[in-house]
Amino acid sequence: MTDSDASRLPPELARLRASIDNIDAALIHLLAERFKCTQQVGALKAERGMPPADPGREAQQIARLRALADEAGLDPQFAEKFLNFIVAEVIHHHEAIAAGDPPAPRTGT
Ligand SMILES: C=C(O[C@@H]1C=C(C(=O)O)C=C[C@H]1O)C(=O)O
Repeated sequence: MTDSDASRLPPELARLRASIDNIDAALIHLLAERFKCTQQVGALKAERGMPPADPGREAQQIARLRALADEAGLDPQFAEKFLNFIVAEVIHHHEAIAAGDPPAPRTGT
């Protein structure tokens, strides 16, 4: 059985899914903006010969986001895992930029 036919859904479930879709869209836009910033950071670091990763900065971010998550009712361990997942991708980009092989710029629509 599938419940993908929206017209058959209980209205409360349809309403909640509409909000989830809006939140997911916001997350994608926020991530796109974050990666635009981190690409510029990667270029600045490469120009100055700085290492791609900054573990001290990451430790500060983790502490801050764990506290924010706790206040917001989100599992701090999940917040840390989520940040680490994003930062690992950023560092991968920074390594590529430093090696002269940056990720292809994405123009958006
Ligand atoms: C963006 C930076 O580079 C790396 C990525 C980070 C991030 O995505 O927040 C944080 C620290 C660095 O390991 C930075 O140094 O600010």
